[in-house]
Amino acid sequence: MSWYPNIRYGTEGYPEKVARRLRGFNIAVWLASLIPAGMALVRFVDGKWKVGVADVLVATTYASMPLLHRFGPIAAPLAFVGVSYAVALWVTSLVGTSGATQIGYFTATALSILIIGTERYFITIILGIISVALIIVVELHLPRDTGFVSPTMLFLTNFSASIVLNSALLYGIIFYAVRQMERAEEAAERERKRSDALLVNILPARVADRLKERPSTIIADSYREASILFADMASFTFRAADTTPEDLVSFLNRVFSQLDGLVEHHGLEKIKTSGDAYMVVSGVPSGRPDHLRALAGLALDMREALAGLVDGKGRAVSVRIGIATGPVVAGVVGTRKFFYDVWGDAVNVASRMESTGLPGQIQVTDEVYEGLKDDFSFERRGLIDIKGKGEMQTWLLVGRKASVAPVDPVVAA
Ligand SMILES: Nc1ncnc2c1ncn2[C@@H]1O[C@H](COP(=O)(O)OP(=O)(O)OP(=O)(O)O)[C@@H](O)[C@H]1O
Repeated sequence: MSWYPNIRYGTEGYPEKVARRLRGFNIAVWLASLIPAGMALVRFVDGKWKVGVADVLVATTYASMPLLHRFGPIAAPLAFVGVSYAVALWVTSLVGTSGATQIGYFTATALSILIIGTERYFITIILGIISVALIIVVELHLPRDTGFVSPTMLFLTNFSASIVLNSALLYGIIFYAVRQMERAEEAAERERKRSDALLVNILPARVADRLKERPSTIIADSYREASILFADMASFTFRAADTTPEDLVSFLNRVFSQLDGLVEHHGLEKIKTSGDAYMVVSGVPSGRPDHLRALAGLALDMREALAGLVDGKGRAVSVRIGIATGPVVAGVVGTRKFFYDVWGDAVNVASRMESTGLPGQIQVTDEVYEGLKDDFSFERRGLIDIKGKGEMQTWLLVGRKASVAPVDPVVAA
């Protein structure tokens, strides 16, 4: 058995929020029981043993209050307030109003708000009204000094003890309440930062900012010009069938992390991965005049980075890349697992450029070729039948022309 009181007494089985209040209550009543215990000592020394015994009874009643927690979370607090009102009335009638015992009514009301909680505010309002009524009644009907003890004794014991203890209790109650409020604010701030960080991970920073400012807003923007890239690993279905889940996921993770690094380096926006496919957009959500050049630079770097790629079983993995350019619409869809995506004919065509492309090659449309031919070298692929479009002239992006400096991602971004 420990030598100090168990402040959790009677609070087991209550939800943490309630148990915390009841623990505070236990501390408060055990501290409060020291007041009548001390007064009992004074009365015994003064020879007023009957009052001393009554004080001992009051001290014991306060100290036993936690026994009532078994009858519900507000049983003990209500009993405490009731007993305190009765004791304050008894002491005031014994010594007179100069003993300042009636200040305790304020403290009991403040304590009841802390312990009963604001959700039962009706009870605390009633207790507040009873406090005010009792102070007025006591002031009107009880004498200032009954002559029970000498004025000096009254000042030194009742008055001083009442002022000091009630001030200390009120300070403690307000300090505790404000501290709890600050802690809640700090926790809310930490949560906000955490959800902001999550939002920025799944949405472009600018889009995340707009959603944070106006959460109910619909994000749907059209861009007159943008460029889209799709990359896809050839024979992925076949590879997925004969690879363990761990190997497959760690392989995809390795490849996609490498590509993420390149996209970031080029200041572009990854839209998503889907299976083994990887989609990037340029000129969205921040428009940039060199969107096509920047995306071509990324495509070449991706091809270089993935050249010689082997899977977990040491088999060569080749990647098809497709690029198209044109107007797009970008927006956020979904309510819970929401994501940022890009749609439009240029997106469909970019996907087709990838799916009809060649392993290890970057296939682009005629518009892309026209936009880049001065700075990049191409090979004509010829006419390709594109579903939903018919025959299209396509090109294979080979590299940068020797005289052209690569786009500086930092300057361009
Ligand atoms: N936002 C996007 N993200 C990923 N893929 C997209 C997106 N928009 C279009 N695509 C892909 O582009 C391709 C061409 O789109 P399109 O709407 O022309 O095809 P479709 O008529 O739906 O035919 P199918 O889906 O059978 O290939 C589709 O494979 C589609 O999945």
